[in-house]
Formats: sequence, structure tokens, C-alpha cells
Amino acid sequence: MIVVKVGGSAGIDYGAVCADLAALWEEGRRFVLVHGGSGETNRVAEALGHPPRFVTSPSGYTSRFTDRETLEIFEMVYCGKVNKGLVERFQRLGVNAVGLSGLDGRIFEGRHKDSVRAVENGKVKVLRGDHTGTVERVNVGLVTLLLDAGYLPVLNPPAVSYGGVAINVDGDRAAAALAAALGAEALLLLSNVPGLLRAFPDEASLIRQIPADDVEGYLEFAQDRMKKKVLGAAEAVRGGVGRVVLGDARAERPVSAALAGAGTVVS
Ligand SMILES: Nc1ncnc2c1ncn2[C@@H]1O[C@H](COP(=O)(O)OP(=O)(O)OP(=O)(O)O)[C@@H](O)[C@H]1O
Repeated sequence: MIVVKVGGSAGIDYGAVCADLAALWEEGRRFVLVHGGSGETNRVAEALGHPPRFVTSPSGYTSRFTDRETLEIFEMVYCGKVNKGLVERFQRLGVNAVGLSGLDGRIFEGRHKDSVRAVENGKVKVLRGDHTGTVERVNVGLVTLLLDAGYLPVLNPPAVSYGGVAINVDGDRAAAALAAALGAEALLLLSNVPGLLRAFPDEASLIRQIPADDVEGYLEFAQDRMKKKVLGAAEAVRGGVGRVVLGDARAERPVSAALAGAGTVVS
């Protein structure tokens, strides 16, 4: 079992990801796909007159401030346009995919964090009304039910809080929790970069190997949102996932390439 997370940043080739996954599925390999959608969410939010707001925590992590309106826009894009676009691609390729968010059947569950500490103009502020959280529990039973019945699950944030409220969660870390819960042999985190770069944006500075017992040591090379991928990789290997690959979703056959070791391999 392999968990593949494909991001939503500019340049990602969903056609190539789905075609590759469909070919591997046909050969009998089994996957769960988790997807992002941040680029499209930003575009739609601008168009609807509610531009995105990103906040940076005192420890340097960047996240989307998710008030109720942002959450609804996020759902429109993630659960609607992106998820159904991917499911449609699979259906055209002959793979019976089922698209569900973390809310559906409580696939991704976690604690609702209503406030976030953010550094703005050099000062730490507490912002309330945030609909965010972190995945703490995965409904493995439902995902396994779908896989055993021959469906390819295509999953996305938001997750659901213990109280039943939709919460925005990081897709990479959700995929890591899923991979650990499923006992996956590998987790592939595919985005619009070749992997973790020592000197971003210089693609020649790709870090090819990270030892599983020192993933956090590489956090210093990741800026903004890349930090969450490195953190997700650390959580996955700690959770028993054999191998995590940070790979490129702009290339031909991106899943096969990552499985063959292209990108940053954490093991
Ligand atoms: N050291 C680094 N190496 C590679 N990318 C980096 C590094 N530091 C920061 N980045 C940024 O991280 C981005 C990838 O993270 P991002 O969360 O945007 O991707 P995603 O998974 O495609 O998106 P989504 O949130 O939609 O799932 C790259 O586009 C790059 O700008």
C-alpha cells in the first residue's frame, strides 16, 4: 500500500499523476491519493473578494488563516473543483475512484484550534476565529472498505473536529497520518519542486537522501510551506512508514519516478 499526496501549486501536472497512477493500478498496485489545492483556492478567494491571508507562527510555520468564509471557499475548491476533477480523470482512465474529504465518515479527525499565534510587523498576535487543526485520528476502516471493494480513494482536507466542525488541516501531515495508520510501505509527497532543496530555488541543490532518524535536522533548509512536508515526512517514518519520497509532480510518470527514488528519499 502506497499513499500519494499531490499538492496544488502551480505547474503540477494532474494529467501525468493520474495516468501514471491508473497504469500502476492496472498492474495491481494499490494506492490512496490525497490532494491539495492551495493555488486554486487562492485564485478563487481573490475572485470572490475574500483574498487569502497567510500567517507565520513564532516558530516559523506558515499557514492559511481560515475564518468561516475562507473555509467555505476552501471546501468549494478542494471538495469540489479539484477533487471532482481528479475523480473524473480516473473515471476516464477506467479506474473507479471515490472522492471524499476528511469530513466524510470522519476519515480525518482532530482537535479544533480556534486561535493562532502569528507574527505580524515583528509582534506576536493572537488571532481568533480560525478553523484549523491537526489530524490525530484516521478512519482506516472506511478507507480499507473502499480499497477492498476495488475503489481508489481520493481524499482531501478539511478534517472534522471531535465536536463535528470542519477544520482546515495540512494535507501533507494528513497524508502522513493516513500512511502511518494504514501501515503503508511508502508515502510520496509530490509537488512543484524536485524535492527538498538545500538552497531553494536552486534545483541543482536537491538533497537526495535524508536518514530517517534525523529528518528534523533538515528542517533548516525548508522555508514556509516546505516545513510541513519535512515535518510530515518525520511523522510518517516515526509512525512506521518504510520510506517517504518528496518528489516532482511536474515530470512524466511522476509516481513511478518517485517510487524509483527520484527526489528526496527519507528512509
Ligand atoms: N528548501 C526548499 N525546497 C523546495 N521547496 C521549497 C523549499 N523551501 C520552500 N519551498 C517551497 O515549498 C513549496 C511546496 O510546498 P506547497 O505547500 O506550496 O506545495 P503543495 O503541496 O503543492 O501545495 P498544497 O498546499 O496545495 O498541497 C514549493 O513550491 C517552494 O516554493
